[in-house]
Amino acid sequence: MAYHLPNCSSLQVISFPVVQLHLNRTAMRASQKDFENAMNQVKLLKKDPGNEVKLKLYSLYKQATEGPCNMPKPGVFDLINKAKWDAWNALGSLPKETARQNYVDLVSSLSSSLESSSQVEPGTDRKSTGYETLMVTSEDGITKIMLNRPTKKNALNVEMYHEIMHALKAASKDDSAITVLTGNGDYYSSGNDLTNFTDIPPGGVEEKAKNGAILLREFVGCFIDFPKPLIAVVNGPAVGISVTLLGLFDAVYASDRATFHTPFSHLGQSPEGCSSYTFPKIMSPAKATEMLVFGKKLTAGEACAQGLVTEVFPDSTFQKEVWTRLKAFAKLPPNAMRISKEIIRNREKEKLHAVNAEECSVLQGRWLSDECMNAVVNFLSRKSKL
Ligand SMILES: CCCCCCCCCC/C=C/CC(=O)SCCNC(=O)CCNC(=O)[C@H](O)C(C)(C)COP(=O)(O)OP(=O)(O)OC[C@H]1O[C@@H](n2cnc3c(N)ncnc32)[C@H](O)[C@@H]1OP(=O)(O)O
Repeated sequence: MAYHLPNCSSLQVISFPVVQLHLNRTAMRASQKDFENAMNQVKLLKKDPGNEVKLKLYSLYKQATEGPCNMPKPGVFDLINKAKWDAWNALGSLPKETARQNYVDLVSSLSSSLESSSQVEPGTDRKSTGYETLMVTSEDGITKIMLNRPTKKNALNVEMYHEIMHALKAASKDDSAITVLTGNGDYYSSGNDLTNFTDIPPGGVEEKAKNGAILLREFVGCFIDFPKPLIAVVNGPAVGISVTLLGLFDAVYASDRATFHTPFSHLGQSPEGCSSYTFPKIMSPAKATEMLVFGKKLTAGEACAQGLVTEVFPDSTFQKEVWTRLKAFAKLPPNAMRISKEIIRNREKEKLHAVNAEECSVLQGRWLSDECMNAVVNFLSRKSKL
């Protein structure tokens, strides 16, 4: 079954401007030729438009060529075919001609959205463009990496993992003195995007888990090796990997609205981000067990009392107070800060890399377990939330 799109087997969700569909449009009727042209245009798109749009295109194509959904409903574990079936079935008895017109309209709006989103705004030379899931700026000696999928609570999809690695590597070489990670919107991050589990390659779930472990190891490795002061500005709730990584930051400032939650057992998973090593050291083995094994959610005050958070600020003044402080830090001599970080962190580096490798290997096995699969299916079918 084809989506008529490049990389169409991917169900990886990426952020993308909402495309307006005019389902009731009657004024114009697309010809068969327009439809074929639109199909060709889709193949030429340079950027992946994201799963929601791909599913829409798929469903309109099927409706336009075959009429109402005529396939048996796939099983609940067949996530990709189920999503495709749902999208097609949702079109009900939409006439073939309307579906054809909507397909043509969608492709046309898609082409113009992609063209305009790739244009560089004038005067944004200090803003790194080209990121889909991040906003990266460099100002006052500070490189700010902002997670930018607010409608998904800044969940980390595969693209975001890659973009964060890219942004960290760039920040390690730029002329800023310190680097900050923060979130856009009401969440800092809801952790790993659970739809990452749905994009199964031809090699099956084993290959998926193996690739996931390789990605995770490289990702966490970038935090272990980051050479400049790395500060987390935790603007709201943090979940999963966005919490565990905090043990690798040099300072963590949190709004009093933030919470810290690592529900690994609930998800049939195990700790990552070196937290199996850093958390017991930071907060004692028993407190780390409450978080990492029993999934106890901490308030910002509790996380501060346990040493995971450096300081908590009232949400109303959080941004102002934190950025004033960071700007002052960024004026300090950068080489001195770099060398001091090195002497604080370097003797642990080898150990951290070994812990990272072990955690990824254990997680690789966990991702294949029934406990994990069931938890992911429950979330994706909206049977459970944290
Ligand atoms: C084998 C595969 C390997 C793949 C590669 C992996 C590589 C590294 C893995 C590292 C492992 C890390 C472990 C973790 O991080 S565990 C933590 C995982 N996170 C969660 O379990 C959180 C799930 N989300 C929720 O429970 C809730 O969304 C929330 C965060 C409590 C917020 O609830 P609220 O009611 O306020 O908001 P919504 O639920 O309506 O959320 C708004 C929309 O955002 C979507 N969303 C939010 N979080 C996630 C997420 N983590 N994954 C996917 N989608 C998420 C939510 O579905 C809503 O979308 P919608 O508007 O389209 O419905």
